[in-house]
Amino acid sequence: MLKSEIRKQALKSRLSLSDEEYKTLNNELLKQFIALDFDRVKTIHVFLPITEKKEPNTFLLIEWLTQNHPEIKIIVPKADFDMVIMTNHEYLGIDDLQKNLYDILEPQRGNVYEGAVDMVLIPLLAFDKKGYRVGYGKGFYDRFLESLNAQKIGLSLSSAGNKIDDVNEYDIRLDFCITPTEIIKF
Ligand SMILES: Nc1nc2c(c(=O)[nH]1)N(C=O)[C@@H](CNc1ccc(C(=O)N[C@@H](CCC(=O)O)C(=O)O)cc1)CN2
Ligand SMILES: Nc1ncnc2c1ncn2[C@@H]1O[C@H](COP(=O)(O)OP(=O)(O)OP(=O)(O)O)[C@@H](O)[C@H]1O
Repeated sequence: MLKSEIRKQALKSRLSLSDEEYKTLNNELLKQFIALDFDRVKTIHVFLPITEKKEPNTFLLIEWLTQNHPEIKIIVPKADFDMVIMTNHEYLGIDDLQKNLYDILEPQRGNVYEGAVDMVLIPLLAFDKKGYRVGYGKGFYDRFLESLNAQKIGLSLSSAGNKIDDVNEYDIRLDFCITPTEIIKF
């Protein structure tokens, strides 16, 4: 299937989740997430969820990490929509976040972080069995991941979907995808 079609379907089915279903799926996703091996992870990049679009609620993961791995540094993104690039910022807590024009929370005072990142959690609309993903279609994450040497982990509230037929040379495959029922290794 083509990305454009997959994108439309995925958005629709995601928005049809009830608040109750959304909550349950997020709790199940957290249970899978905590089974990852964090032994060599010093820095983790976590996207900030657009909950209006029923993206995985990464605040649950941030909370768990803060409590169970206070030694891990949490980094959050800020997107520049003109340049289609993202920068890494230190996470100073929820009070430092404000929504941009696209309803995406972003850090205000958190300094740019230029150091190494060991693990990146990646938003997606759909993924296939080979580990390719479909996002909102601007190519933010493909550009961002190019410059990082980190474990790439997709987060999805639904399971693997149809094969993506229009994969391009920029598409970067995930190393893992976490769903509410399993951790898939590609
Ligand atoms: N939480 C989160 N942050 C993220 C992403 C994501 O998927 N999730 N992105 C992943 O790449 C980037 C943002 N990607 C976006 C791409 C397009 C539109 C956008 O244009 N939205 C319009 C509708 C479409 C249009 O007008 O063309 C809108 O919402 O009005 C928004 C965000 C960076 N940050
Ligand atoms: N590293 C890159 N350099 C230049 N162009 C790129 C790069 N990565 C992606 N693109 C271009 O960006 C556009 C959007 O890519 P694609 O459809 O794969 O986005 P997506 O993965 O769905 O979205 P996102 O990464 O924002 O979640 C494509 O036209 C693609 O060619």
